Amino acid sequence: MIEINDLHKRYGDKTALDGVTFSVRPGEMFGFVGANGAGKTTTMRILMGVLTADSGSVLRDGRPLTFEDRRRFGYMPEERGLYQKMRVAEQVEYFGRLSGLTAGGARKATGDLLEQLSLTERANDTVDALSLGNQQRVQLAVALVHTPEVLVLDEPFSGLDPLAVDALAEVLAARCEAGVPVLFSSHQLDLVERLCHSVGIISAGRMTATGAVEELRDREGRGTLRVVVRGAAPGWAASLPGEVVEKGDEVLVTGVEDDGQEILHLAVRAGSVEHFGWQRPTLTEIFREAVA
Ligand SMILES: Nc1ncnc2c1ncn2[C@@H]1O[C@H](COP(=O)(O)OP(=O)(O)OP(=O)(O)O)[C@@H](O)[C@H]1O
Repeated sequence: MIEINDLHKRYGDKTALDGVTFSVRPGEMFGFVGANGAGKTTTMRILMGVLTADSGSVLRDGRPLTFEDRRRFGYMPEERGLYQKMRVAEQVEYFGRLSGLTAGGARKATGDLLEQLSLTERANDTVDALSLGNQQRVQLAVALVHTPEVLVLDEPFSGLDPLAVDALAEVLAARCEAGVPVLFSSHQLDLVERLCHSVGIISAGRMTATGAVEELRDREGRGTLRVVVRGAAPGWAASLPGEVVEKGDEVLVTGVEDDGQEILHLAVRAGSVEHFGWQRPTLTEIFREAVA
């Protein structure tokens, strides 16, 4: 288990982290989300030992991380770091060797990863001849080549087309199922909702919500009541309790405190009720609420 405890970090007068705490268990995929400048990269850099925190700690299974621990981690930094003139396969193998793989092991792992990330045909191209999305795939291969025990990825999905997103998601899910804790940051909340077991929302250097995606959705109460009434007089919903948004026959009501039966009665009286149901909040809605 990776535990991040009460991290504080200032850059001069600027407070970047103000008590960041969360943990990622083995086999857990953790989505780290927050607005630009919220503190995600700073937290991941401290986790990887690239930056030092002013206070707080990063533990693995209850003890402070060492250089050797981090060597067995897979890290994709925000500032991508590939040798532009080196060929793709050569490069991934090289990083594999740097992380301690044998020549044969690095070659085999590179071949497998290039295959999984649909890069086999580009194996002999230099990196600067690749599109940005393909460079990103190579960067991921570099982070994964030594079969890391922990994965820390700073916006691994940004700039990828939907097929590449799926390929990467599959690779990460397989590592996760093998027991690897996976932490990644992203602004693509639909993706985080789809892939992650849990999320941490950071806002101005503080965690404003952390937990399983489903738990966070439940915590928000019942969510939004969606009612569709055909043939109702316009404005029938104006006096309903809660906040009402009308779009044609569809009415969305938030802030309803009870089970909504009164609203159902009023809808039945107003016209022909085609739909009446609760919509749980999406991660995007939870995010907006958490950073408001
Ligand atoms: N080297 C630095 N010097 C001064 N301020 C910095 C430095 N690095 C980051 N900051 C500031 O610290 C805060 C947190 O930045 P950080 O890069 O961790 O955010 P982030 O959540 O990763 O943002 P983004 O989503 O835009 O990548 C921001 O206000 C940023 O401007």
